[in-house]
Amino acid sequence: MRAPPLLPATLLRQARHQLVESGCCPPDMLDARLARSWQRSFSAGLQPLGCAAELDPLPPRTLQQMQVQNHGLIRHSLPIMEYLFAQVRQSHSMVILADSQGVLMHTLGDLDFLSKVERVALACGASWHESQRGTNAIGTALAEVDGIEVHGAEHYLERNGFLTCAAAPILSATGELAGILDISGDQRSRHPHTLGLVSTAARMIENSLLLSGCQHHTVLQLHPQPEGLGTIAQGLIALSDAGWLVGANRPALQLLGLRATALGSTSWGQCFATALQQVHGHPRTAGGPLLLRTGAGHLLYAQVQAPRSNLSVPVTPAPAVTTADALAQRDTGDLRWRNAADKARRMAAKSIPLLVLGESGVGKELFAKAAHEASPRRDAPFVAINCAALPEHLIESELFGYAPGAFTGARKQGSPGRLRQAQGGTVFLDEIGDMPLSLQTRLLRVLQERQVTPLGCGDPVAVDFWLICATHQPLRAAVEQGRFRSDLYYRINGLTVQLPALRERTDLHALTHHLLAELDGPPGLHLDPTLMQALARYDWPGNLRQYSNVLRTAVALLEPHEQCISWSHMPDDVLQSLQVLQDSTPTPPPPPSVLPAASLQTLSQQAIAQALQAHQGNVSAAARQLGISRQTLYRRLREHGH
Ligand SMILES: Nc1ncnc2c1ncn2[C@@H]1O[C@H](COP(=O)(O)OP(=O)(O)OP(=O)(O)O)[C@@H](O)[C@H]1O
Repeated sequence: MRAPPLLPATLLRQARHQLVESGCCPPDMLDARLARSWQRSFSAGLQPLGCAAELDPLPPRTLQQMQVQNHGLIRHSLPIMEYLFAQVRQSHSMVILADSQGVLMHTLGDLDFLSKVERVALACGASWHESQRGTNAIGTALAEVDGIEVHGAEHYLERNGFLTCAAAPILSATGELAGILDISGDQRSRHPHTLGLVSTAARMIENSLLLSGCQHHTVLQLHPQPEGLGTIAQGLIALSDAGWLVGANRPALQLLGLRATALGSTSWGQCFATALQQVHGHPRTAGGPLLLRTGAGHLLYAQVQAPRSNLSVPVTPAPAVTTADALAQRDTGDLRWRNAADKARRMAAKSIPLLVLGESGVGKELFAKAAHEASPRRDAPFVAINCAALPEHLIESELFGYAPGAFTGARKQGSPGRLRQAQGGTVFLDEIGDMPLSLQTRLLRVLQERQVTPLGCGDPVAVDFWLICATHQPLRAAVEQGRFRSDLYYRINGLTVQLPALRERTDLHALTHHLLAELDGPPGLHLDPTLMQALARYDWPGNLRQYSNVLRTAVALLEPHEQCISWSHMPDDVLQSLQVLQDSTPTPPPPPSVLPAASLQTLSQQAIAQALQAHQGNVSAAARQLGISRQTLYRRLREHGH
């Protein structure tokens, strides 16, 4: 990223000084994207010369979860990153893959050229979002959704001036930002072709993602010359059975004069003058390419790849999921849970709608996510929508999307809607029992017709997803009372699975072991046996949400030399209930070295304050982190005098 020719570092520093002094970049001096990025960095309150502490990278467990979530992207990027690294091996550089938030997920390179501090900054789990590190290739490519080079003093923070970086966005088949590919190195080793190299590699990853994610659609390779077919310059489009364009790479969008937002709502006939029947009658085995005429009258050569049936989509294991699938990884031995997982796997293979029932906090959403990750659709998105958390008037546009300018306050470019964002993947509708009746009718129509019609636009769009719904309400009773449509109930309920409440589970010891392993505690972390016995008798009204949170808080309270979670690490409300249980049983009372109530109260206040601060005062998010309901959090705040 720069206004050619490269500006000298002293001039750049003066310009940045002027920005800090006056709040504005000097006019006409900088490349427009660099000026915008500096302005964003300035507005984020970053100090170019400041030495504010670096944010810690994600803890290993969170990083691993994120890598599992992005395993499709990582899997398709790895061979290309290795190829790229072979090209830059001798130039003191690294090849980096970041997720769509700028967090580094995978790096290749030898770190000799970096000091220890710099190594930490470029390690997996570190965020290079502009809001945290100012102008830099990864964060700025993310903000601009465009390929960018940021060299030396163009970085907003002086301490990053030793770097030269080039980054390009990687887009999904439906045009959403999937991640960022970057080459970073010592600024003395800058090469003018690096950005071109990274951009080409990003396109190769996009093509690989599209070809793998759209295997169950007809895929066409397109190019104005037959020799261009099969090269990096070719266009790729994916067509649904009904002839809707459901995926495309950037060259294809350019050839057809389309924007990515048109995907899913544009039919074959709107783009091509040639009849669709000719495509279906022309498989790859027919020999030479097919000649197509676009609606604008241009000729394109095409190679046709027929869809694979849903069942034949190969299930390749995710990098972090080696021997067991994502459901099996969460299986800690409870037979009811295992039975539910077995059924979910079978429904996934045939995309039969699944209804997950269970009390609040039993892990319905995590179960649904694991079922998606264990399904043939796992390379496509998992889109979770909480019907209870959205205001009624927003659910409609959120789910079904809207055309540009459909209503006051709508985004200018319109929105595809969450159902379309899940194309090829899984939609998880949480708290489906809270969906208003009027929207139940619309949802039913979508499920019957497998098409969505965005608000303010008459064209229906074909959609393909596996539907998982969840509720903690007795949905059958809601049907009998007329609050839930019976036809929708039968439509979403291909099969019901009931997840057991925590107090009903027979695998508490193994489950505890699993939860502790996820917490990143000290080596040898374990529970006092008397406490474990008492925990097994407690009825856990908040289920796994409450239990995992109690364990998390307990681990945080351990002194550096401690490995054993004991009575003193329990929160006061749980402790009181445990003691009541203990008193009412004949087993010998434990020797709890209980902290005084006042200090437990203080700890609870501190935990609440920290959670609120971490989420900028967002009560719902803080409650989620603490593992308590919003109402409980409000009650605690009132008790603490807020
Ligand atoms: N297997 C698990 N391992 C670790 N933590 C878990 C597990 N299952 C659930 N949890 C914890 O419980 C919390 C709640 O899980 P989840 O949101 O899936 O429950 P839910 O049943 O969908 O809740 P609700 O009905 O309130 O939406 C998670 O955020 C997580 O902290």
